[in-house]
Amino acid sequence: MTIDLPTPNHPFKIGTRGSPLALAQAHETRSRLMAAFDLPETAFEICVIKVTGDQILDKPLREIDGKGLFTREIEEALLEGGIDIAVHSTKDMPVDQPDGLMLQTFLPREDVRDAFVSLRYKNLADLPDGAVVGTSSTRRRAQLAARFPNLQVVEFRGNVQTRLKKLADGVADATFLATAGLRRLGMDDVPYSPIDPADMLPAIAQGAIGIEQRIGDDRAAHMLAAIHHAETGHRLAAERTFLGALDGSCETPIGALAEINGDRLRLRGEILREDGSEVLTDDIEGPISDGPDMGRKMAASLLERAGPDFFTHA
Ligand SMILES: NCc1[nH]cc(CCC(=O)O)c1CC(=O)O
Repeated sequence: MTIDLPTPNHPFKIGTRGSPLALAQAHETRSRLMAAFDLPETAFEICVIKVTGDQILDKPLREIDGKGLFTREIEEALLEGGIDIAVHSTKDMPVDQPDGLMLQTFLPREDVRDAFVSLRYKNLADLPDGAVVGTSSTRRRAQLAARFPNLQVVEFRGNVQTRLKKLADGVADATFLATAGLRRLGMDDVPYSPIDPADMLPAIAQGAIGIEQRIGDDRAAHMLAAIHHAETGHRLAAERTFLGALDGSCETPIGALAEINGDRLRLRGEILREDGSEVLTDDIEGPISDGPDMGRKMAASLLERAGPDFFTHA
C-alpha cells in the first residue's frame, strides 16, 4: 500500500484549541512530523477550533456540565474530515474516545510535576499557617487539605497571566500549575518550583501531548506511528487504565504516576475524599508490559479499601 504524503496543495490539517499552550503543542507536533518525513512547514495547516470551555471563564469547570467542554467541537471536525488529527493535553482527555476515533499517539512526556507558583514564597513548605492558595482543581484542593491542612484554599481559574495578576493583587499567596505547561510556554520569568510527587501526586497523563486520529485513516496512522514515543505510551497505558477502572474524570480527586526504570514500571496512585479527610495510596512495580494490568489491579484494591460513597460530596 502506498501512502501519499501531504503537500502544500494538499496539506495535513492539525486541529487544536486556540490557547497559547494548545498552539505550542500543535506546533511541536508539526515540527516532529516535518522532521520525520522531511516535509516543509507548508505541507501542514494548523486549524484553530473554538471550544465551549474556552468561552466560559467565570465559573469553576465542575459547575458546568463538563463532558467534552474542551473537545466536542474538535472531535466533530475530526469525524467530519475537516481536520486530519487533533492535538490535546492528554490530561484533559477521557479514557474512551467517541466511535470512530482513537487516541494512541503520545509525544515524549514533559516534566510531570505540579508547580508551586508564588511571588513571595519559594515552596509549599515555606507558607505560613493560614496562607491562602488558589486552585480550581479538585485533586490539588483535596491533596492540599490532606497534607497541608494549615493552608486556606480559594477558587482560582484562568490562564497563567490572569493567575499571576491575581497573585500580584494579593488575592492569594500562591497557586499551582502543571510544570509542563510553564515549560512549553517558555515561561522562565514566572517564579515557580516543581513539587515532589510524594507531596502532590500529578494528574493522570500530566505533561503528555496526545494525538487523536480517525480509525481507518491510513495516512494519519502512518504519519503518527513515526512520532509516537513508546515509553510515554507505556506510562500512560498504566495511568489511563487506572483512571478508567476507577471510572474517574479529570474532575475527580485522583492522582497517579507511572515511571519506567530499565524494564520495570512503577505505578503510584491515590484517591482522595474531596475534603481531604481521607487519602488512600498505593505503590506497585512490575514488568513494563503489565502496566494496564497493574492499573486495573490498583484501582480495584483502592476501591475495595474505599468502600461505597467515597467520591460523593460531603
Ligand atoms: N487542566 C488544564 C490543563 N491541561 C493541561 C495542562 C498543562 C499541561 C499538561 O499537563 O500537559 C493544564 C494546565 C495546568 O494544569 O496547569
